[in-house]
Amino acid sequence: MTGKRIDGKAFAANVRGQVAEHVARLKAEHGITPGLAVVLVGEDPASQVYVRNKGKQTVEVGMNSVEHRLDASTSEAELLALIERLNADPAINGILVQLPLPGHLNSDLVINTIDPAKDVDGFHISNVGLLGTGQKSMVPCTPLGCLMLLRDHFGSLSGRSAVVLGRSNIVGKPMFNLLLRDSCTVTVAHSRTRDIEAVCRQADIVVAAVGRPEMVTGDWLKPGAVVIDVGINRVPAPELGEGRHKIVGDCEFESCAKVAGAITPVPGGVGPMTIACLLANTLTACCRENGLPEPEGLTA
Ligand SMILES: NC(=O)C1=CN([C@@H]2O[C@H](COP(=O)(O)OP(=O)(O)OC[C@H]3O[C@@H](n4cnc5c(N)ncnc54)[C@H](OP(=O)(O)O)[C@@H]3O)[C@@H](O)[C@H]2O)C=CC1
Ligand SMILES: Nc1nc(=O)c2c([nH]1)NC[C@@H]1CN(c3ccc(C(=O)N[C@@H](CCC(=O)O)C(=O)O)cc3)C=[N+]21
Repeated sequence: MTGKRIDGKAFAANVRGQVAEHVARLKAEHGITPGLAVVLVGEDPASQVYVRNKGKQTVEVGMNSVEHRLDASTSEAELLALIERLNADPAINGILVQLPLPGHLNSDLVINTIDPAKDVDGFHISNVGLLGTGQKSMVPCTPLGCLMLLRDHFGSLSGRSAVVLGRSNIVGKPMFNLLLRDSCTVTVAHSRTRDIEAVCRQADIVVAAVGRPEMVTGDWLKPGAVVIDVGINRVPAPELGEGRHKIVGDCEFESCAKVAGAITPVPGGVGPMTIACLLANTLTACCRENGLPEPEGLTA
């Protein structure tokens, strides 16, 4: 069986199109333009790709985009003061603090200082708690993007077995919550899981978010399984020339695609969905802030 490629890039373009339509209507009917603030401390290489693509696409959907690039040596007090200013700024509807932060900064404290209503990453403890108890919240962008692709593929996810590889607060845990809410039977595997290949082979749905280049190979999969590859790994690519690099996922695409029913590529899969969902969350936050009806189909 040759797996079907899930085109996250095209799906994300469609989501951004819907966001852009809503933004245009907000402007025309209410004179409101949603604003997103991105805070980047230091120069984490993995974060650069994200920031680059994000700023451009925010403007393309008609939103205001503000970037705060701070030196890696920025003190916690300075960063918290910036967040307080953004919390109080009526032109800002969404605040994203790029992770990971340099080691001297307490990321839990930083994230929990963001106004939960502006927490478009969905990482604030109150949003985490709301999601975990099935209440309305801001839903983390990457897992939300994965969920949209899975719902589009399957229709209903009810009763399907899902394995999430990775248990981070950013991807693995919120992915678990969203799949459980859609009535999947969910297993979360991680670096201490015994015989992870066998665990994986049980699943109708595999979401890989481990940050290990091409760890999952075709023989880990049940034939027909649907694979969502979250991994963004920068690896040397001597075949492209000396000193060149490329981005690969957590799944070995060729071997997985032979066994899977469908699979997302890297790049062009989950990454663009993350950005589209960030824009959707910013729009949702803006509508809630202004007491306007939320766009349909753009949140979980
Ligand atoms: N496409 C996108 O939009 C995004 C992509 N990413 C990418 O997704 C990947 C994961 O990100 P993130 O969740 O933040 O990563 P973290 O490093 O925070 O978490 C990785 C998780 O994978 C587990 N893990 C690591 N090695 C293994 C292994 N050999 N076998 C099984 N489990 C393992 C870890 O287990 P343990 O807890 O036991 O240590 C941990 O739970 C990265 O490649 C990242 O760049 C992240 C965010 C968005
Ligand atoms: N607070 C916070 N929230 C995040 O959501 C967050 C973060 N910090 N830190 C870093 C990770 C990583 N991440 C990516 C998002 C999109 C692409 C992306 O656009 N990828 C494209 C382009 C890749 C390319 O340019 O080659 C693709 O996969 O097709 C990549 C990586 C979000 N993260």
